[in-house]
Amino acid sequence: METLSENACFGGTQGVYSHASQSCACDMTFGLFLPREASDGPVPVLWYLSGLTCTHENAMVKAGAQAWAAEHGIALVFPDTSPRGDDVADDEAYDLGKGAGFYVNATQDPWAPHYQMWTYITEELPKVLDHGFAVDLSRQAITGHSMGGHGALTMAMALPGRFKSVSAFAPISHPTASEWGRKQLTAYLGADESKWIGHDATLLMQENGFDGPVLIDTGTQDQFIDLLNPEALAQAIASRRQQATLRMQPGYDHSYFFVSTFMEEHMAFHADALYA
Ligand SMILES: N[C@@H](CCC(=O)N[C@@H](CS)C(=O)NCC(=O)O)C(=O)O
Repeated sequence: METLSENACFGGTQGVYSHASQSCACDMTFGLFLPREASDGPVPVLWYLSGLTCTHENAMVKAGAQAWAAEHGIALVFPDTSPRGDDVADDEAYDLGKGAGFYVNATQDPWAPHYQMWTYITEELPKVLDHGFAVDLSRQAITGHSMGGHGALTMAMALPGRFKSVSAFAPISHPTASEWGRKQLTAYLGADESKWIGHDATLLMQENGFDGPVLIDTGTQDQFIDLLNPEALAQAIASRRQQATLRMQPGYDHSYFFVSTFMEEHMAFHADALYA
C-alpha cells in the first residue's frame, strides 16, 4: 500500500492511499479519515459510497463529514466508484464504466475482468483497512449518495449483521425499474433479470429488510428524482413495517450542497447505532 497524502483534519488525519487490488485487478485509491481517538486504539467505521462520476475524492472534499466524524470518534472510508486504469473497459456515457461501477460484480464482457466492486468493497477493502489501520470492524455502518446510496442499502440488506445502521442520500432506490439501473445491470450482469434481484434496494426490502435503523433523505427538487424512485422504497418499507426514517427535504437538489446539509444528522444517527 502506498500513502498518497496525509493531512491533519479536525484533530485527526485525512489520508489517501493506493493499493494493488486483487478483485479489481488494478490499482485502487481510497480516502480514509481517522479521528484523534484512533491513535489510542481501534475506532468504529462509517463507509461512504459515492455516486456517478465520482472518485474517492468528491465526498472527501465536499460532504463535510470529517467534522462530525471527529466529534463522534468515527473513521470514514471513501472508496472509489469503479476500477481505474488504461486497460480497464469504459463507455462514453457518464453512467456506465469508469465512475459508474454500480457496486456489483460484473459477469459480462468487457466488464467482468475488472468491475468487481461488490467484492472489492465487502471483502477486499475491509481486509486492507483491518491490516493497515486502527479500525474496529465489529462496529461498522454504511451510507452513500445516489448510486452509492444504492450500494449502501443493498450491501446492508445482503450482509445481515455486518452493519449496525444504514443511511442514504438520494439513493437509486429501485434500479431494476429505472434507467439508472436497467442499463447498467444489463451491461454488467446480463439480460437475465433474476440475476439483478440482489442489487435492488426495494426488492431486498421486500425480501429481507434490515435488522437495524434506516435513514434516507431525498430532496424534493432533486433533478434525478424520477430515476431515484424514492416512493418505491417507501412503499416496501411501509409494507414490511421496517424501522426507518424517510424524509423528503423541501427545496434540496441532488448536489453535495444537499449532502453536506444533512451530513451532521446522518453522522449522529450512525453514532447512536455504533455506540449502542
Ligand atoms: N449529469 C451529472 C450526473 C452525475 C451526478 O450528478 N453525479 C452525482 C452523483 S449521482 C455526483 O456526486 N457528482 C459529482 C459531484 O457533485 O461532485 C454529471 O454528468 O456529472
